[in-house]
Amino acid sequence: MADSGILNGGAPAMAPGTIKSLPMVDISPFLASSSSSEARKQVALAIDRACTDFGFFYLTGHGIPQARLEEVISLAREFFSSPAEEKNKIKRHDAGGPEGGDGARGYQGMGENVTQGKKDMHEAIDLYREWDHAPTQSGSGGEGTRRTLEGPNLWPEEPKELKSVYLEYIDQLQSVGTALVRAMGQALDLPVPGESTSGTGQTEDSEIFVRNTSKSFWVMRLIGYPKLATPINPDADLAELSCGEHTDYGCVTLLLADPTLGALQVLLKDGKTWLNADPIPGAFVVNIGDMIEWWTNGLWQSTKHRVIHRGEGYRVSVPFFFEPNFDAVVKPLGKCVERNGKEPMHQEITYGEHLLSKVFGNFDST
Ligand SMILES: N=C(N)NCCCC[C@H](N)C(=O)O
Ligand SMILES: O=C(O)CCC(=O)C(=O)O
Ligand SMILES: [Fe+2]
Repeated sequence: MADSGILNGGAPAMAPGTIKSLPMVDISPFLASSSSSEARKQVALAIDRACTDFGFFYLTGHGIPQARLEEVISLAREFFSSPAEEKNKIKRHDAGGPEGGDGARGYQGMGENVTQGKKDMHEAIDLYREWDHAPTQSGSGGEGTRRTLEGPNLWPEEPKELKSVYLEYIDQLQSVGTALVRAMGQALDLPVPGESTSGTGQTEDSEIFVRNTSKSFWVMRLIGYPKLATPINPDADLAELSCGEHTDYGCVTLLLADPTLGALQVLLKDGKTWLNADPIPGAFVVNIGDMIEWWTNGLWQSTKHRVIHRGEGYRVSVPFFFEPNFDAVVKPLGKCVERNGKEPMHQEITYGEHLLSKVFGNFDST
């Protein structure tokens, strides 16, 4: 049998010692004000290992009640099950521009999103942080910003509670995101295991990610995935994907997904084995984005992943992308360059420039 290289969920038998699941990180010491510095240090160490070895992990201890998480998924599911006519009322468009049709906020139909030049088999609502200033004054990204990311978010009228529940949920996620990037900053300042020099865990620089996400230009996606057609040769035929192979763009993604198994797959550091990142109730699947890779000079790489939904039912997932500020300047951190001993791998860039270059490539122009 050809080895599809996919672990978990009906995969071929694994050799002893093979990785079967992603690591777990309990973030609660960074959310509670009373926690000890030792408890925080242990969390930071776990994050360093998870980000170095996988770029992906499960996050627990975030304090968001299970009932809220279930509500978020079921409201998204209810929206996707409504008639096309209802969904198209909030079709993505440029609310700030003269003619509609090319904005990134709002609903996108099946196959409208493109990854590596191929249509993805999903539909979605994309929400972004709204600008603090009046639309016409937006200058940050030039004309491109105005046309693509300008205007307010487009919220569905039905289900009625969706908007208020999501706004509250986004607030909660921003607090979790902040705690997480604080822990990540501390992780980078810890002494490297086996080395006795440098690193107190408390330098001002450990707040670098917190400062640069103070006005996080977050993205929330509500995604609906129909079950893909069964391919003739499941090992070779990846012609149609739910979401093609990609890395995320910013800092950290907090993914909430329904219980469907085998859909989200993570590329391990061997560059060829795909590991199923199946949902664990109450935990987020977290992964780091491109800007963390740039800041850390590749110490922590943004890991490739993809979605292939051939399981049962209509899958719903709701990733929250906790990103840098739109104008955040990203360049390799001196201490990371020192630690991995490589030349700075990337030029300085702003997150907004990186985001726009990605978003422009996400929609099929045909
Ligand atoms: N905001 C983020 N990170 N969105 C991730 C979307 C990934 C798929 C997209 N078509 C792509 O090719 O990137
Ligand atoms: O639906 C998922 O499990 C992941 C989606 C994803 O990777 C993305 O939207 O960036
Ligand atoms: Fe992703």
